[in-house]
Amino acid sequence: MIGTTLRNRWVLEKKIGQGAFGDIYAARDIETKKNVAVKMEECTKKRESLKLEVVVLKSIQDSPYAPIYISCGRIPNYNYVVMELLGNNLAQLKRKMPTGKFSLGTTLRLGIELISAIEDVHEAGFLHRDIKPSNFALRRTSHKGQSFCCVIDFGLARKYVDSNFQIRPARQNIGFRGTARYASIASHQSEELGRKDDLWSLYYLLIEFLVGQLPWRKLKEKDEIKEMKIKYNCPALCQGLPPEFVKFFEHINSLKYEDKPNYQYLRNLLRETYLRYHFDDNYPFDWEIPSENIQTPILISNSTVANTGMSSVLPTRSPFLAEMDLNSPKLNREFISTENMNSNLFLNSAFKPIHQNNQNPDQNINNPLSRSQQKLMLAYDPTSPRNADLFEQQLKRIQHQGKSNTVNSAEIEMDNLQNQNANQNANQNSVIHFPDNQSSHRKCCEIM
Ligand SMILES: Nc1ncnc2c1ncn2[C@@H]1O[C@H](COP(=O)(O)OP(=O)(O)OP(=O)(O)O)[C@@H](O)[C@H]1O
Repeated sequence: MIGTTLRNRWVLEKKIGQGAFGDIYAARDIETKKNVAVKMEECTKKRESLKLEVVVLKSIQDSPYAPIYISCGRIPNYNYVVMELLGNNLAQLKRKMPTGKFSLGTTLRLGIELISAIEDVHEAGFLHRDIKPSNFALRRTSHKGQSFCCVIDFGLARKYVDSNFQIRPARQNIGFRGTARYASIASHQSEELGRKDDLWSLYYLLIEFLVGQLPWRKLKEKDEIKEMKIKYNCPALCQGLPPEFVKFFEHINSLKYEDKPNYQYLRNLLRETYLRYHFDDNYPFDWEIPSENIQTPILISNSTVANTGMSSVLPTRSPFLAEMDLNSPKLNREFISTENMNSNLFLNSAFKPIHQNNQNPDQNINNPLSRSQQKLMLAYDPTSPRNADLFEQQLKRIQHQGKSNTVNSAEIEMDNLQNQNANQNANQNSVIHFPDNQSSHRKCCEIM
């Protein structure tokens, strides 16, 4: 297909995606000289889903979350639709993360957007029925009024309202619809899917973003996946996550086929969590962090501690404190990550120490730290992976702000910590106790 010109206008240049129902190409619009995406579908396929896709795509064009529809047509054996060319999908972005997951801040920001995207599809009278990370893609450039990401792939969509916008009656035994990993339990049970079921898929997606994987990731059989979903739904699936995830679960679990979800309530839950952790609107997405600042994780176990330059490790009940000599060649100076699930010791961070040089920011990275600055202290409560995430967020904030060369509140908070806790206690080589509340967990790292 590469090289084919559609309607003397769109030249297929490169295959960029493949799905069950068709291939997606990057193409050149000869008329506008712009790049576009073309989704092709063989007409011989039993199911011609592209026509449905076009209908849905056209009907959500008012939404900021819709890829721009350009045209559609037919050539011998193929139907095609031409639309805005998007960037990476969220599954690709997640795979690129060194930790294989997104941070809490990124997950929450995404979640708020994705709820709105799903709501817009529902408002147009359609269910998506295949909500999953690869069905959301980032815009390459977003203009005013557009969102940064789009919902795609309406091949399994269904109109759930009639011409009077009344909910169509539920059918019996309609069979499985969707993708097994993200499908709702109702879909596994062959029930008619409603608006709630797209949000069930979103719930699984968000947990996967945050934790890295879902418990049923390795299972192939749909029935086994269903059993595991029933077993793990909540609270097991939400363990260690902010309590709002339980509330999210409770809301979608209370909905029946015909019920309209309270999208605003769900957005508020995520927003409240976002604010509670003091993330602000300028907080970078994980993929916006300069890649040179994110290194491949190294596993530091207790046995390697001794020769990696961790000069003292004080495994305490809670928190964990480690002091590391940044000069150690084995420590890689730029990245420290410990993930010791067995002992529940979980320190996970990606950062480059920043020696702020406000006069000449370019020297920030290379400027050698003085001996007294070569100690780095990290501490947080290891009993909760959530704290590890928060910790990671803080360090990322430092990276980001160091890069943009602004005074940052994280450093001020760290100074506070230094005054309050770390100096007194760490220097005496004793255990640091943080009161068990969120704000103290946020103030738990220090760079000297
Ligand atoms: N407009 C677009 N711009 C850039 N990439 C796109 C676009 N549309 C789709 N893609 C890429 O192609 C992949 C497959 O597209 P899509 O999901 O629409 O196809 P599908 O045949 O319905 O797939 P599936 O079998 O996963 O349901 C997407 O995950 C995305 O990465």
